[in-house]
Amino acid sequence: MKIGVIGGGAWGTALAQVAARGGEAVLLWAREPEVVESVNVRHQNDLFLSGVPLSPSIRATGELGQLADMEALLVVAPAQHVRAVLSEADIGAVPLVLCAKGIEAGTKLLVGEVAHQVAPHAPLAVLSGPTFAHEVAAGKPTAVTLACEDEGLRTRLSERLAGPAFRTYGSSDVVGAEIGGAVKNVLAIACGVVEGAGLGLNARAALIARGFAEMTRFGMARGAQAETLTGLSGLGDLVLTCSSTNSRNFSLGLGLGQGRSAAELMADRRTVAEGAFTAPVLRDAARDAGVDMPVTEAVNALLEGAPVAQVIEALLSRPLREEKA
Ligand SMILES: NC(=O)C1=CN([C@@H]2O[C@H](COP(=O)(O)OP(=O)(O)OC[C@H]3O[C@@H](n4cnc5c(N)ncnc54)[C@H](O)[C@@H]3O)[C@@H](O)[C@H]2O)C=CC1
Ligand SMILES: O=C(CO)COP(=O)(O)O
Repeated sequence: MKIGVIGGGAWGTALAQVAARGGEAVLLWAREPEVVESVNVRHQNDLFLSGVPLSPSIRATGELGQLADMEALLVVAPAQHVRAVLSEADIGAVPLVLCAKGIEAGTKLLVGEVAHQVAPHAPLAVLSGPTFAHEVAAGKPTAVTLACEDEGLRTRLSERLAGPAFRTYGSSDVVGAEIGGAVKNVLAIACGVVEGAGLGLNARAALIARGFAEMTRFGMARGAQAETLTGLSGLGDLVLTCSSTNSRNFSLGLGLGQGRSAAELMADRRTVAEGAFTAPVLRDAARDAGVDMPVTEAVNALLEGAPVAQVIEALLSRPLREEKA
């Protein structure tokens, strides 16, 4: 199966490395000419994944048209840009494996729903889970959810992408796999705030558990299966991203917790903290669906500039309630 990758950021590059195992040819589309040059000439991605030697069988291109004869495309542009990039490419009926984590601003659509609008004939799969790009590219053990309604395609994709240190777990729950990844980014910002404001490890654990209850409420309202949310793409990724400054979302929250403004923290950054874009649209989608998401509301307040102490006070003074989700 000839694999193309759309998006030459850290994750697209790491996934190209996964797909290139054993010397398989992989074509990587990158927006930045310097990434194309760096991958083709030095077999590295100096801009987004520095220090990782890449397989020479990865070839980069700046032309989407060159992806025309691929048999599957991994879509790894940031969520807010997937519509534009897919609209420019000629997708036809080529299977798309969606790897971005987010919800589209304005439309409130999941990435899979966006892809279906732009490329209605393309079969869709979602690859998501606890996956820091550097670790995957370095061949460290990683496990992901690979969700696709078509069992045959799911098996073919799994066989093509899985390897000794990259385990895929199949699922038919495409929506559930997407929701975990999108929501955890917002919750990771909250965990970073807890760290930055010095609120302690008890508070962080409580936030992960109550955040997971939020993810579950929202997921169930959108038709996700509970077992997907407790799996790699939900709870698994939530735990990873809420535990480490390697996460861009956690790091953004850390800065907010230290009293810095979102505008200052987001200025001039080349890498993407998806949670900052997902937070307002997730809040709006949750309100539309009548789903209570207090942590998501708090993250939005902080991104909009509310003082940390005030937001924490508001969260802690909510009426006491039963624990069930
Ligand atoms: N980095 C990671 O460890 C992981 C990232 N992801 C997800 O993968 C997606 C891509 O993230 P990364 O590869 O980490 O990105 P990155 O932060 O390494 O790089 C930014 C990416 O955004 C692209 N970009 C910026 N402006 C754009 C525009 N106007 N149109 C199209 N593309 C544009 C850049 O070309 C570049 O590929 C995100 O949804 C992220 O949540 C998922 C799992 C792991
Ligand atoms: O999605 C990720 C790990 O699974 C990467 O997290 P960040 O985008 O917060 O760095």
